[in-house]
Order: sequence, then C-alpha cells, then structure tokens
Amino acid sequence: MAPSTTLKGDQFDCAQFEALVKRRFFFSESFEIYRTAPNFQGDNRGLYDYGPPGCALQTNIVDVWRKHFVLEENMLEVDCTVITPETVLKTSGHVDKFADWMCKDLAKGEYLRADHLVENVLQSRLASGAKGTTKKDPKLDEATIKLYNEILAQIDNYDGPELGQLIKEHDIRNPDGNGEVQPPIPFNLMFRSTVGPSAAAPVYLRPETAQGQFLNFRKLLEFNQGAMPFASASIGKSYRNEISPRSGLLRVREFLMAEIEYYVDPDAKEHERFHEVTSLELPLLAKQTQLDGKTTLRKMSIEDAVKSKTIDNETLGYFLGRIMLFLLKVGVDPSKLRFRQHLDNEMAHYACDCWDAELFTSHGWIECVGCADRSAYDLTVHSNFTGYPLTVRELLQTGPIRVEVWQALLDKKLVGPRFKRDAKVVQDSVEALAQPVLEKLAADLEINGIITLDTIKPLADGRSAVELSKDLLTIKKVAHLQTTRQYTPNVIEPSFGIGRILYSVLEHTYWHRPQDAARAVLSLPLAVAPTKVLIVPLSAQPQFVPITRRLSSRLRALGISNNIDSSSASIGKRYARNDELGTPLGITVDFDTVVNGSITLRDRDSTAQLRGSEDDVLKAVKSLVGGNESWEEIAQYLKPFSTLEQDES
Ligand SMILES: Nc1ncnc2c1ncn2[C@@H]1O[C@H](COP(=O)(O)OP(=O)(O)OP(=O)(O)O)[C@@H](O)[C@H]1O
Repeated sequence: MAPSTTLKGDQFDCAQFEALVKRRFFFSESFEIYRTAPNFQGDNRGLYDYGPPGCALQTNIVDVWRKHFVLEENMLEVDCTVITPETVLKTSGHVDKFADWMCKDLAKGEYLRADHLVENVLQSRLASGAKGTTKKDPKLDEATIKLYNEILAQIDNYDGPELGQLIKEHDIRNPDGNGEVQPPIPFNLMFRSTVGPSAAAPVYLRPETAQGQFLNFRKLLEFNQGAMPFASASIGKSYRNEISPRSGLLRVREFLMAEIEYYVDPDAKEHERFHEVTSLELPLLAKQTQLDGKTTLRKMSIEDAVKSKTIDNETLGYFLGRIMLFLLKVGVDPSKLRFRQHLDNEMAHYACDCWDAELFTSHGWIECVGCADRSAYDLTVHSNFTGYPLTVRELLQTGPIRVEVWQALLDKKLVGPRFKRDAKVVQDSVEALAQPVLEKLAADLEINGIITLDTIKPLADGRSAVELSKDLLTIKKVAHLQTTRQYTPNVIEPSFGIGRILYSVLEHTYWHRPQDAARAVLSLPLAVAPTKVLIVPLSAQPQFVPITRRLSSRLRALGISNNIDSSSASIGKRYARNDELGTPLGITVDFDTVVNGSITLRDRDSTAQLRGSEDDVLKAVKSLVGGNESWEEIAQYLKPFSTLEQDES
C-alpha cells in the first residue's frame, strides 16, 4: 500500500524508515540467517526478534502501561501459563470459533485471509482506477467508486459466505499472479500441541491472556476481600497462527499482550473516576457512520458520548479515555488515532459494545487496542462447565427478600461411612454447585436416580468424580429469606498489542531534519526512549575518560539510562546516530570541562544546547526525565550555548 503518513511536513519515506529500524536493530526477522541456508524447511514469517533499542523501548512502554493502569488503579496483576488445556478453550468458544476466513489460490499454493484480500484489491483498484490510465485499470465510474468505498467502510462486518460472494461478484483475484481463489473457509488461529510423553492431552498456546485471568477470578475476588468492582491485569506472550502475516510487527504469530479484565456489577456500570475523563474529546468512528459507507471522524467528549449512548456505559467510556491518555504518553501522534466501534457481525456474539483504538500507519489504520464489554459470558461458561461458582455475593441494599432457590442436601449419616477420607471433598463439591447446575442435576437425579459429580479436588484414589444416588443426595427448591444477592460480574476488557503500539510509535515519531533527508530522528518521548542520555567526549583524549565515567556513574545512580559514545566519529555523526535511536538528551564534555567543570546539554529535537555546572546539568536531566520541568524551565538556570552546533553538520 502506498505510504501516506506525513510527518513534520515531510512525506513519510517507508523505505528509509525501514532501513533505519533495521540498521539500528530495533527488531528484525527471527532465524534470518537460516532463510538462505540449504534445505531450510521453516517458515519464519510473522516471527521477530527485538534488538537492544527495541527491547528497551518495549520494556519502557510496558513500564508506562503498568504505572498508568496497574499502579494507578490498584489492579491485581497475574501471570498465567501459555499452555492451555483444550477443554478450557473449548469452553471459552475458541476451539470452535477463533478462526479467520481463508481463501486458497490453487495455482500458486498460496493462502490468503479473505477480508484482507478483498480490502487490498478494492483499495488498489480505487487508487489506480481513479487515474484510469491503463486498459487493465480503466477509470472507475462514480457508482463503482461509491460501492467500493461502502464495502471497505464495513469490511469487518462480512462473514465467510458474504466475502465469497464479494470475491465472485467483483472478480477478486490473488494480486500475486492474478489467479482465481477458492471460496473462503474458516481457519482456526490457535497453535495446537500435546503435553507429556503419552501425547494424550491436547493443549493450545493461548491466543490471549484473558482466560487465565477469568479462571482465577474466585481467588482474585477473595484477595480483594470480596470488594467489587475491581480489575485484574496480565502482561504476556500470546500466539496466533495468522494466515498470511505480511505487515512486519503489525501481524505476527507470537506477540506481547497487556490485558485488563475489569469486573463490574451488570446493574451498575457507572465508574467512580468517570469525572476525571468526562471532558476528554475522543475521535470516534461510530457504527452508523461505517454503515453509511463513511469514515468521517466525530470528535466527542466522553461525557456526551456516554450520555447519547454512542458509548454504551460509563465504565467503557472511562477506559477509552484512559487508553487515549496512555497512547499519547508513549508517543502516539493524536492526529493518527481514532476509536472505531465494532459492527454487529464483527463483535463476538456475547459482547454488548466494543471499540478499537486504531492508529494510522503506512499500512493504513491498524487496531492496536481492543476495548470490549464481554458481558458475563466468560465467567458464566467456565462456571457452568466446572460447576465452580464464579460469582459475587453482596448484601442486599434493600434488606431481606423472599426467594426460591435450589438446595442440595447430603445425608450426613451415609456420606461419612461411604466416602470415609473423601467425605469432606464430596461435601465441598456439592456446596460449590451453582444454581443453574443444581437445576440440571435435580432433573437428572429425578430421571436416572443417580448423578455423576465432578469433585473440586482429586479423591484419595486419584479419581475426580463420584456417583451420588437419591438415597444420599436430595436436590429441591426451597423458599428462604434472601439477605444477599448473587451475580456473575460483567467484564470490560481493554486488550493491548504492545508490538503494534511500539511499531506505530516508531512511525509516528520518525522524521528527518529539513536541511538533510539522510539525518533521521525518532522523537520518542523521554518516558519510553531506550536510552535517555548520550554522553559524548569531544575527542578520544584520555583526560575526558574519568569525566565521562563519572557522569555515567552519577546518572546510573539516579536510575537514568545512558551511554558513552567515545568513538572516533565526528561529534555531529555521533549525535546523528543517537537521534536515530531516539536518545532525547546529550551531554558533551570538552576542554572547558577540564578547566572549569562545565558541561553542555543538548535537546535531540531542536538541537538547542545549554551549558552549566555538572551538578546543575544533572539536576536538569533528572527533572526532565521525571517530567517535573520542561526545556524552557531548565533554561532559566542553565546558559544558552551554540558553539558546538556547527560541528553537527
Ligand atoms: N497477529 C497479531 N500481531 C500483533 N498484534 C496482534 C495480533 N493479533 C492481535 N494483536 C493485538 O492484540 C490486540 C487484541 O486482540 P484482538 O483479538 O482484539 O485482535 P483482532 O481483532 O483479532 O485483530 P485483527 O482483526 O487485526 O486480527 C489487538 O488490538 C492487537 O493490538
């Protein structure tokens, strides 16, 4: 796709940008040197390694994320396993439904993601057909342009058969070779394996961190002393066997996710900190706008969006606001951010509203954060399958009320002698049964006279189920005065793809100096820049060595990452190299330093320089890194300096 991002008034140059990322080793393809090795059978598409600046940038983005969400909101962080039993993902719906529609080009033996195929072909027809210079690309008429734009505006709304219809109707072919493609079929995106030498137990690599959080809900609620609402959070790798990963870090098969699950009473989706975000203006692309075939953004305050029900509820609105603040903090360009509402077909069947934070890059608009109201779906299905209540019990505000509930009673005189050491486990397993499970078991017991109950812990002989007959167990409806209310929380889930954010930030902060297209800069914010300070001695003179070492050690003691560049390159070249790495500050040590101890501080973006004593400059650096003072403020106590500026060219 043609690059159309503009930065600081210049045309974004995709090739130059990619060369920088590679040259400075932010990231690169995994197993790269094997690609050309003889008989290499592997497929390394969608797999990437991060180099030193990429690692540091990722760590810093995650660090800002943790402070912005986990610490700021007292979220309960968990770290769960990647390897997940099939049963868990069958229950969550992933085994049956976590699939994309795929077309095969039989002639080429290529697999293509159906929605991406339609999107790419129509977009390139629009791009070349607007000019209509060749026979192959005749000028498109107004009606076709309108139709293509309408299809593109709701491309995520089509299911497989509908995509198949579009492919047929518009004669869409594989752009690589122009071959016809087969009708779309679903392809499950999860990587499957087995555990243990017997290979009997099927497992998957998790496609999201969410399920591990849901399964620990009960323990998290207890940890939180039963108080609602609350959030859990998790940062970890997820795996998706993408059909055709082609857009670098944006579509990979292994990626770092940071996910929040906010558990809230379904009848009270207000948020106590909503007032903090009400006046924030979000660039919204609502469902109706897309259905009208348009992509016009509407700026709306969060307060108005929630009031008008454009955004379903306060909690969802609150998180969209917090997501925007986070993205801006790590360096996203606000003019390249939008929140797009999911269309009905695109949204999971259980979700009631869903918005994606999308960032504009040279690959078009890319979803970087999904924010969905998943209702009570996940906790309910896991609870129903396991019989383990994933619910909340709260005192009724209205006082006691009379209700009918299912009650299970074990005959204590019989249970002890029959189950001996296992009697307590059996008793606890019966008590853990949720109401819908009890209702079903009551019917089974009535019909069969016996039921099989999965126990919450293994029994002494290793089994994990017992049979209970009518003489032992009675399940009946009883009336009682209810003083508490039990409900399954709804879950609001902001889900971040760290790699997509990192890549977009690199694109958004990339530009080059107007006087020289070869001098590229990454204006990464101080908070996420891989290295905060570059220390450069004017030359390789030995007298500078103890000074640069001391400066480095003092900065380390302040917790500020730094790097000494005492290579023989000119000072301008050394600064240029570090501008490409996004290093925001530079300290220069020169002959005056040896005489009077003064050093120079350079600002990456403006190349402005200030001079002062070592103590004053380090104080200024600490202030800048901590976000306590701006460049203009430190200029009040440091002196302007310009001599070195000429050396930079
Ligand atoms: N293949 C991938 N590579 C990198 N990041 C991804 C990938 N798939 C998902 N993500 C990230 O995880 C986040 C949450 O995942 P979600 O399931 O909502 O994505 P998705 O809707 O499947 O994405 P897409 O439609 O682009 O495939 C996304 O917003 C994105 O940042």
